[in-house]
Amino acid sequence: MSQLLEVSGVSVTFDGFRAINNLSFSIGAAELRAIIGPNGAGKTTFMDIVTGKTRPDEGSVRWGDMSQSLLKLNESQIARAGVGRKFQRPTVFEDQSVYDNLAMALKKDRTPWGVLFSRPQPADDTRIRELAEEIGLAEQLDRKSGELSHGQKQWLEIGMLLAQEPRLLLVDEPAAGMTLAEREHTTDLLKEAAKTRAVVVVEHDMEFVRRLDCKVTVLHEGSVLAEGSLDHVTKNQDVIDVYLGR
Ligand SMILES: Nc1ncnc2c1ncn2[C@@H]1O[C@H](COP(=O)(O)OP(=O)(O)OP(=O)(O)O)[C@@H](O)[C@H]1O
Repeated sequence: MSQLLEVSGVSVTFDGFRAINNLSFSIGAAELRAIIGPNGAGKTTFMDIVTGKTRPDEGSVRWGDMSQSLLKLNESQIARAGVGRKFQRPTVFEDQSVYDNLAMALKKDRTPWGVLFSRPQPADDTRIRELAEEIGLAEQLDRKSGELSHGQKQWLEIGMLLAQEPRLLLVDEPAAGMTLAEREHTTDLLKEAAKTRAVVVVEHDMEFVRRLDCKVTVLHEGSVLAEGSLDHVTKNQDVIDVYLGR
């Protein structure tokens, strides 16, 4: 399969309400994609399906070179297969330093004991510093994460996900609550990450989406309404009607 993820004909019904309706979506192995759509369009439910949190009633979700079905895997198996998800609110360990947060995320021994008590190896130290450089926190490694700005915490969490080397990173509204400078840095970071993996960004902020400069998928009522460049989709009459509430 040429695509990393292929979602085909997926539908989900909650109490008789079709939240996802015959949705098809695919993304390549090194691609940045923005997903936009009005409230209730199905963006969160889509990510829940890919990560195994919600099971679709019908359709398929295929993954990787072997076209493996993700529907047969549970949430932790999907995470181990290489799907990372960043929720809107940062969830870093506030009492730990930036360095220690990245070190914990890197741990190969993921038992609680191993995560808490094993010391970083020299190779880990190099990787931690590379990651800190990549997320723009190289100067902040010794700081307590709780002291970081909102934007810096978001970058740290992205760094913690990158530490696990996901092949697909799902990011929910990264720009929310960020200053303009933070948003610009976040754009650069996501673009860089997408050079070596697939990155899907769900975002409401159109200026942010414009800066991502990538293919956009517009969801509406659980289906893909339009797909293409931001200019292409914002000229689409169906998209205009949906956004203007007609
Ligand atoms: N567990 C659930 N039970 C019932 N309805 C649900 C459930 N989860 C989602 N829905 C409904 O499915 C629809 C799609 O919701 P979803 O949260 O995926 O939309 P969204 O595009 O992420 O919206 P937003 O931009 O507001 O976050 C909504 O109408 C929502 O109310």
